[in-house]
This record gives sequence, structure tokens and C-alpha cells, in this order.
Amino acid sequence: MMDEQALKARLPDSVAARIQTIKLTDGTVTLVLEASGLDADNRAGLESAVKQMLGEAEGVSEVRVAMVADRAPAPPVAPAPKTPRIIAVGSGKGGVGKSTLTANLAVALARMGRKVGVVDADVYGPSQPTLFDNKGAKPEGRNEKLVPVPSRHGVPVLSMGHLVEPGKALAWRGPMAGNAMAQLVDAHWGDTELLLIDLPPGTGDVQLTMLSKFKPEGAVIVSTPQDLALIDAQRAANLFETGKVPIIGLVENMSGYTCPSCGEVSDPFGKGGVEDASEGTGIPFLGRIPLAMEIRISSDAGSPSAAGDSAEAEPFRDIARKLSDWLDAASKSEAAVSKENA
Ligand SMILES: Nc1ncnc2c1ncn2[C@@H]1O[C@H](COP(=O)(O)OP(=O)(O)OP(=O)(O)O)[C@@H](O)[C@H]1O
Repeated sequence: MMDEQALKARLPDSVAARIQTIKLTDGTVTLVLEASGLDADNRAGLESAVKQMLGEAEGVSEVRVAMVADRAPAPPVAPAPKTPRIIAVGSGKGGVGKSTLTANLAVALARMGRKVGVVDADVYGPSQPTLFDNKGAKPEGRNEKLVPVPSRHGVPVLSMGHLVEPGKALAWRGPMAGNAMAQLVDAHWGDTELLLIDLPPGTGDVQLTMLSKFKPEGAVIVSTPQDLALIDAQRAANLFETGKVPIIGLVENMSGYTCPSCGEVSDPFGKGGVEDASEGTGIPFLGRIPLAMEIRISSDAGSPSAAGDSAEAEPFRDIARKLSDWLDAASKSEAAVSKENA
């Protein structure tokens, strides 16, 4: 004859351990189970398993299960922090003003209210710590990830220059440089919504790691107007196109120099080359930054032009507005696609 002990013996130990009371009366089993620590799905699963296992016992016509919880359910797990959107700033060759543009765009976007951070992935010539006036600061580590270094322009920064002595990284090659870049991106960015990544010039390992690990949402390419720089810029554009990263546009830097004494405008690196190239390739032209002493001096002083209100700030702000519009349009089209797929 089936009794409570025999019924209990039909259940696995882990389930039997949860039994608070069990009663068999006229073919009806009434069970009270301790259900602490189980979420709704697991409770439902436990109930139906118990009903099935005991319902099959001889002389049992009905199984009634009640669940009680001694302990409060575990608090909900905090949602994982959202990863920032990534925009890469690249160039074909060094010295064309990629770092200057990155810093100024970040500062201009921050002044527009965007929560923006900068990753200086230029392993071979990190200059963001100088541009943001946080040279010498060492990022803290928390749970094996880096904490970005704040700057007085409201833009947190992580740079190779914060991690290694100046000049040391020059010896890094290949995967080592790629891994170092990955550490800078995969950091505690907190509420930063947008990361501008200052890539090293060219198309090497850091760029390839970038494309494979953290595919940017878009890329900005900067070039000076002369032909040689443009050929290299085209190579950088090809790399992004191959990686299926949309090119937001081309920026012409160091075009048009106004002589501070006589006011005459000359074009040491030529003019209009980038705009012509953009017409030829169909890549949008985002704007032109003049060659100006003020830009160089404020960069070296850790106060990018876009942080102030000089005439030189305006072209940076204009390009930042275009970038901001592009980001808004990209989020809208992504929202539309998710709605369609829902
Ligand atoms: N429009 C400009 N007017 C005057 N000086 C500029 C301008 N743009 C950049 N510079 C100066 O040119 C130098 C090179 O600029 P920057 O470091 O931004 O170039 P880069 O392309 O990032 O170079 P690298 O790849 O070597 O890091 C810096 O001294 C910077 O201050």
C-alpha cells in the first residue's frame, strides 16, 4: 500500500529535500514544497515534474502542490552596461592631423551634449594624452579592465600613452599592438555612449583587430589635399569598405593658410584635393580644416580649438554636427529595422 514515505522515495533527493509536508488522503497527495531561490520558470518545472512522478504512483488520483519560499527571491541581476557606439577616425598616412581631428570632434560633440570618449589606438605615436592634457595619468584597473582617464574637457580618454613610456610602444608589432588596442576599447566606459577611436595611420594589425573585434559603426577619413596623401587615404577607405564599415566622410586638413602678417591665403599642401576625391568616389565630403597656428598651439597646450570660441573652432564644430546628424540617422534606421523584424 502506498504511503507518504513511499511517495517521498519516488522523488529524486534534491526534490525530496524540498518537501515541508506531504499527505495522502483518499488518493489525493497534498505536498508543500520549499521553493526558495527558484524563479517562476523553475517553480513551474518543479511542480509539473512532481505531479507527473507522484501521479503515476499506484492509488494516486490527484496531486496538489503548494510552494512556499523562506528566503526572499534573489535580487534581479543588474543589466550589463551598454557598450558605446564606435566611430573610427583613420588616415592613410601619419602626420595629416588625425589625432587633432579626433580630439576636436570629441570635444565639440561633448559640448553638444553627447557622452563621448576617446580611444587613442595609435600605438606608435599616441598623442591624445597631450591633446587632452592628461599626460602622465595612469588608468586604474578594476576587475581586470581599465578605467578611462578623465579630462578637463569632459571627455574620458584611454591611450597607449597612458600605459607605456613614450617611445616604448614603437617596438610593439602585430598581435601585441592589436591586443593592447582591444584593452583600451573593452574598458569601463560607464555611461559613455560614443567612442571615437584614433587609429594608427595605414592598414596594419591594429586596424584589422579593430574590424574583427569591435566593428565600428562608421569611419571618418582625414587627409591633406596633396595627391600622395590622397592615394594613401584611398587605401584606408578600401580597408573600411572591405570590412563593411560605412565611411561617413572625408575631411581635408591643413588646407589654406592665412598669413598672420599680411592676411594672404596660400595653400602649402594644395586645396580641394579631398573634395575632388570625394566626388570621384561618392564618399561624402565633411569639411575642410585650415592650416592654422592656433590649432597647433592649442593642441600642444592640451586645449583643443573646439573647446574655445576662436574662428578655428568653427570648422571642427561644423564637422561634429554632420557626424552627430549621421549618428542620429543611423540610430533611426536601426530602430526602423528592429521594428520591422519585431
Ligand atoms: N589644421 C592644422 N593646423 C595646424 N597644425 C595642425 C593642423 N592639424 C594638425 N596639426 C599639427 O600637425 C601635427 C600632426 O598632427 P596630428 O598628430 O593630429 O596628426 P596625425 O595624423 O594624428 O599624426 P600621427 O599619425 O603621426 O599620430 C601636430 O603637431 C598638430 O598640432
